[in-house]
Amino acid sequence: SLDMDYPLPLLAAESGSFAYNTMKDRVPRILTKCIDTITQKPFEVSDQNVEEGRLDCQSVIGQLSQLRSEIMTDKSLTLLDDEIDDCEVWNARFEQNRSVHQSHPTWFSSPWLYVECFMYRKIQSVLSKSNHMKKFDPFLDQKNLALLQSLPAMRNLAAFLDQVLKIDLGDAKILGLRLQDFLQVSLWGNRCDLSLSGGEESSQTTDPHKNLTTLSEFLLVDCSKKVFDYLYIINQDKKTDKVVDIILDNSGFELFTDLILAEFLLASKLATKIRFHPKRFPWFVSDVTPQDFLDTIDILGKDSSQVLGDFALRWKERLQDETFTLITDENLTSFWTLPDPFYLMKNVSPSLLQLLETSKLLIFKGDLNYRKLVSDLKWLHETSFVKALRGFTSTPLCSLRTLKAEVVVGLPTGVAESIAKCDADWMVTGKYAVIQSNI
Ligand SMILES: O=P(O)(O)OC[C@H]1O[C@](O)(CO)[C@@H](O)[C@@H]1O
Ligand SMILES: [Mn+2]
Repeated sequence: SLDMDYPLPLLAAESGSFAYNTMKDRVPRILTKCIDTITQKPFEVSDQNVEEGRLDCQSVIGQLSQLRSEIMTDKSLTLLDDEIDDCEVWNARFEQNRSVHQSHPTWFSSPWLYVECFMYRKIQSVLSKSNHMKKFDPFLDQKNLALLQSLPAMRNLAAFLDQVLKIDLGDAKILGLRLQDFLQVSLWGNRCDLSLSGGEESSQTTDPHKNLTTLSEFLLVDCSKKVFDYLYIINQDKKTDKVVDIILDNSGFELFTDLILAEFLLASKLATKIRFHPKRFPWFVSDVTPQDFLDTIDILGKDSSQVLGDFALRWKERLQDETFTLITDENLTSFWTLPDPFYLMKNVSPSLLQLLETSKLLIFKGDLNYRKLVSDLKWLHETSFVKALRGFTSTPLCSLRTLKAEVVVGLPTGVAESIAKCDADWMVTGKYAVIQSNI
């Protein structure tokens, strides 16, 4: 097949790789934390019948423990048997994976992207088969804590946007520089994810926009100017709608930076409408669910500071007048929690692709979205970003991503080698970043 022309996928089987460490240590730890959370609140799930609630929890805990041990001992993957509507697609992926491996694919021998997504899908499977925990979010406490810890940084950032919007943005040069600022703030917001930190120090305590100059040293590719030039040109046509889509990643501080970016795009009239794409269920610990999105705005609205309160109020109005739209239709959200790279969207979720193609700009947040943009293959670092997209959409897009997995493309020759010399784990700590685009 044509796949022969492509590099191999990242695999957890390669001992010493980040994928290996993830499946060996990080994923079991995430499951342990999840189990602990459920253990600590066995009576909260059913007010009516305490005993029944306890048994329900026990069964969930038992199944999650079994999942953890199956991963740790590299057992064969199994088919899903739940009622969630993407079950068949997942089982089809199972067969495809098996036909490639010709035997019994296991947690470590299968493509890392696939198994890592499968782990989060398995958690949903277990919850969906429970009596009282179908809608339970095992990561909610972690997400809420991170959000509260980030409030001071959010107040700073909100005040910065507030100031920016008070000055005249009529000058193209200033407008461009500010857009680049907010793209970069949203980018660095991606450093805060709870699946990498295991729940620790994931909040933002400093003033992000003040750090942009310091951080720029770690920004390996920066297409933000190109993105502005493009938006500015299409902005000359005042009549047409300018929809921008943000494919969200993490809740907490990162989501806030996305909201700030969205507000800037609207207030500066570079866009007329923003569509937000959350995950339909809890995913990779900290990813935004529709509930997280709405709760976040509520929590901001209750903050003691005027500035957060004002923005929260404005964002509630935007949700009303639909200048902000939260995409929740399952037909349009289910693709994001499949293991599929985005070039497959045209076959797997044509309705989502159709929606995205009505957009002027797609902003993909974070590491996992990046891995799916480039199919999680071991590309040479010099491979062009557009080539790695494998034909995924003629719609202009950009990826704001801090590096947390051993895949990155579009680097100038020699860059990867020279960083690797002084920073062996440069690809996996979130220290470095890229803003890449097909424009
Ligand atoms: O929230 P993000 O930026 O998608 O990152 C999620 C995490 O998931 C991974 O993609 C796999 O564990 C990491 O590389 C990263 O730490
Ligand atoms: Mn994430």
